[in-house]
Amino acid sequence: MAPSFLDGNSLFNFVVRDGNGVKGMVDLGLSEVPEKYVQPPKERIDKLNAIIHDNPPIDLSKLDGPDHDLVVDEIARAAETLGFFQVANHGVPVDVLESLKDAANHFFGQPPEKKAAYRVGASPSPSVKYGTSFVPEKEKALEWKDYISMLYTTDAEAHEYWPKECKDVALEYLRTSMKMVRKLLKVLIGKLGVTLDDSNIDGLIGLKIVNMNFYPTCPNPELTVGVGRHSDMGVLTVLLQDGIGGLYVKMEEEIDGKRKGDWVEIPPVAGALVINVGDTLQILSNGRYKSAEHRVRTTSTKSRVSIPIFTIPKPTEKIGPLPQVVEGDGVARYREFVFQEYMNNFFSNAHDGKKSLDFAKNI
Ligand SMILES: O=C(O)CCC(=O)C(=O)O
Ligand SMILES: [Fe+2]
Repeated sequence: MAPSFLDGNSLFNFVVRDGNGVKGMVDLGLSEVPEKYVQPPKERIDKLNAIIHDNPPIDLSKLDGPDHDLVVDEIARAAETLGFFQVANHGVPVDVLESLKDAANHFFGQPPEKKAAYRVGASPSPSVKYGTSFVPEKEKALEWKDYISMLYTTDAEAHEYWPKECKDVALEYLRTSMKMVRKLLKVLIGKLGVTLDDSNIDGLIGLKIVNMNFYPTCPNPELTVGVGRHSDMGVLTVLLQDGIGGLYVKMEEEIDGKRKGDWVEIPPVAGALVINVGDTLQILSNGRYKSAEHRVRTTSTKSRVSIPIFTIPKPTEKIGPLPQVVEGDGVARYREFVFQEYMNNFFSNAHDGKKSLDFAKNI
């Protein structure tokens, strides 16, 4: 049983307000999850029914060779169907991937007060935020996850304020990943018949956030979620996961014998990165690329880390379906808005599948 002070409000205060996180709670020695973490039956994840999405990673080095067009088609098809794919030869050195996982484990392995120093209100910079779950104040059931979020402004700011346990490797990950993101974006936008110059692309991915997620071991994985059903808000997400597994994506349509609505697992592949389409790219492409709904399970045997980079438009950017695509489609499926409004809406609601996109729908 949870120690008795971990009931109701005192649990919330201990885990959320005081910054002990799920990790701090687990370290007290729990034999079962507190009520606040028990998901309603329809949100629980049936591990035994998982279908594995075992497509091999797309080899990005082939973009520079004779198979260029084939690889472009492969990337576009993945973005149009599942909205998730894995990439190899992506330009992020393998030792950076290993050091990132070590850095995340190191950061979260620290005593709670070291991490709590980055809580909102305590953090030395508004760009660095340590927390737990997604929007705990709004959630009926909390997510079994702690995180540190680092918003990139400049190298100097990152060197000054990002936690020393992770800043050098997180910056190297960001620098090398962004080259790949630009390439992928050129490919995907190009496939829509649109050419964007570098300054247009800069506006679309003007905000970059590196997160480190930590999912502690959980005594009742069948009752909880690491992250609930959601889509990502930005353009493209780059994700490094460790070897534990547990990332699931919902099929938006039937492909390769998998039914619409099935949840497929994106298995860990050593050295590969996961790429997924976010809401903004779905909107820009007028619905052609899919911002897939995804979620993460917990496990009772080992903690898990994942390290996403979210590439997001500048808050002042006007976002809407690209005019050339609308012209071809004959209909605009989304309206135009200033991205800050989308962000405000996204962060003021608990995860609820693809509901975040409703904000942009043309009615
Ligand atoms: O942990 C993962 O594999 C995915 C995390 C995720 O979906 C997110 O941080 O948005
Ligand atoms: Fe996500």
